[in-house]
Amino acid sequence: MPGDTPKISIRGLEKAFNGKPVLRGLDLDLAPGRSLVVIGMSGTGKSVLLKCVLGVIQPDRGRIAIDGVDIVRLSESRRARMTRQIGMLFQGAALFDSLKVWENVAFRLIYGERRPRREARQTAVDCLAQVGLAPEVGELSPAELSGGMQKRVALARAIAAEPSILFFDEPTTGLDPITADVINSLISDRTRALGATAISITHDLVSARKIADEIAMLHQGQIIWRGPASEIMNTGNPMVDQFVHGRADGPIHMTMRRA
Ligand SMILES: Nc1ncnc2c1ncn2[C@@H]1O[C@H](COP(=O)(O)OP(=O)(O)OP(=O)(O)O)[C@@H](O)[C@H]1O
Repeated sequence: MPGDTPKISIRGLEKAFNGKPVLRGLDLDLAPGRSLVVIGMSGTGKSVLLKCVLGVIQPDRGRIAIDGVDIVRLSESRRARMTRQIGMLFQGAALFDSLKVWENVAFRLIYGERRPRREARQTAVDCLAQVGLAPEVGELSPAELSGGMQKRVALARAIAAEPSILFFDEPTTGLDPITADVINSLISDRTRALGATAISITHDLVSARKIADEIAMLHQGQIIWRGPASEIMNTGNPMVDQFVHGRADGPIHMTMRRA
């Protein structure tokens, strides 16, 4: 049945850099409209995973299907057409200071979809409103905004093209807990309003439990646990347990590289 096709289906994904394996045969399915948070130690490959799905990193091996279509083996132009349905909120907001706020929000509409500026500007203003920002904010430079407002703008940019998939890379890093909670609520609301399928990366477990239906833990290049967000503090998995309780001692050992 078509309804059973996962929105995103990953099989045997492998990626190494300079001979060092990062993803080692990773499998992951995500049903349409579900929200998954990926947790894991720094440097385990969470961002690499998202970049492989976005098509900006070419995996060494494996299959990444969106709506049942394997994008790894598509031509660049066909892959770009498939990945256009992904909206992304980058780590650190990543706004262009040389552009006004509304131009940042409308960037993909103007330069990717070649929509007329006037129309794109109206969409940007609508998206700013959806994240609680007044039209006047659109005329400012991103440098004039607080960190929380920059994250709102980054969210407005991510949803501007009405994507069916949303990626959030550390959406609340650097924010105070109250502002983080506001951003998390906006992320949940906007994702639901679009009916989008979402994958988020966060080290913030409060955020993870707020925005996720499910949480998956990435360790040594594979998903070692996955389950309902409500169970994350009591999984019974010693590695997840060590991670979520922040214990130095346990089955996960830190490897230090000498300078
Ligand atoms: N373009 C690249 N070239 C070489 N190595 C890379 C590249 N991108 C990522 N890596 C390496 O891959 C590993 C995983 O990186 P990644 O950014 O995915 O980690 P992460 O789990 O997102 O970490 P963090 O939680 O700290 O953001 C790291 O060792 C990183 O140095």
